[in-house]
Amino acid sequence: MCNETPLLSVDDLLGPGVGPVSLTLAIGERVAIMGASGAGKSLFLRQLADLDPGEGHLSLRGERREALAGPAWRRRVMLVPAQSGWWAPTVDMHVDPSEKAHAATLAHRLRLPDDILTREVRVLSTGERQRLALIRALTRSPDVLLLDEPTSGLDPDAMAAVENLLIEYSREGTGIVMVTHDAGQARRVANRSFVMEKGRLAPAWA
Ligand SMILES: Nc1ncnc2c1ncn2[C@@H]1O[C@H](COP(=O)(O)OP(=O)(O)OP(=O)(O)O)[C@@H](O)[C@H]1O
Repeated sequence: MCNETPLLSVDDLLGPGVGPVSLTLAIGERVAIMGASGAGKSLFLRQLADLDPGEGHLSLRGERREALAGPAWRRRVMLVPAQSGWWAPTVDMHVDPSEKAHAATLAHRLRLPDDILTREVRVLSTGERQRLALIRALTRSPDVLLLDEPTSGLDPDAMAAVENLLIEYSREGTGIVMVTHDAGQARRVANRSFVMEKGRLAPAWA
C-alpha cells in the first residue's frame, strides 16, 4: 500500500483557522480527527472539500485539485457535514433512480425504517437525517468521504452499524477522514488517529 500513489495528498494546507497541515491518505485508509471544540476540525474538512479559500496543495490519485472543476472535486472528495442540507421535499428525491435499491439496502443495514426513503425530509429525526446523509453520499461512490461527527446523534446499535459500514466501504477502496469526539470510535474505526489543536494535526497516540 505504501508504494502506491496516495489516494489523497494534502501538502501545507493553510486556510482560515486551519494549518499548515500535511497528510496523505492511502486507498482504503480510515483517518480519525479528534480535538477540542473550536480546534478547526470542521474547517479542515471544508478545506479538503475545497469549500473555503486556502493555500497549499491537494491531489487525488496524483491529480491536482486545480485540474478538476470544484463540483467534480467535491463529488470525488465528498463532505458529509454535521448538519446535512436537503433541497427537495422527500428523501428519495435526493437519490439517483439507479441507486434506489442500493440506498434501500443501506437504509436497512443502518437500522432505518422500511419506508424511510419515501418519507418527507421535514419529519425525519436528527439521527435519521444523519444516516440518510451518509447513505446519499455512499450511493454517489466518492473516492474519499469526509465525515463530520457521523454518529453524534445515534444510539449504540445504529452507531455500530455505521461504523461497520464505513469499515466495509473502506475495504473496497474508499478513503475516510472522520471527525469524532469519541476516542473509542477512533480506535474501533480508524487506521490512524490525530488530534487537532489550533488548526494543526498531531498523532493521537504514539
Ligand atoms: N469561516 C471562518 N473563518 C474563520 N474562523 C472560523 C470560520 N468558521 C468558523 N471559524 C472559527 O474557527 C474555529 C474552528 O471552527 P470549527 O468549526 O472547525 O471547529 P471544530 O473543531 O469543528 O469544533 P466542534 O468540535 O465544536 O465542531 C472556531 O473558533 C470557529 O468559530
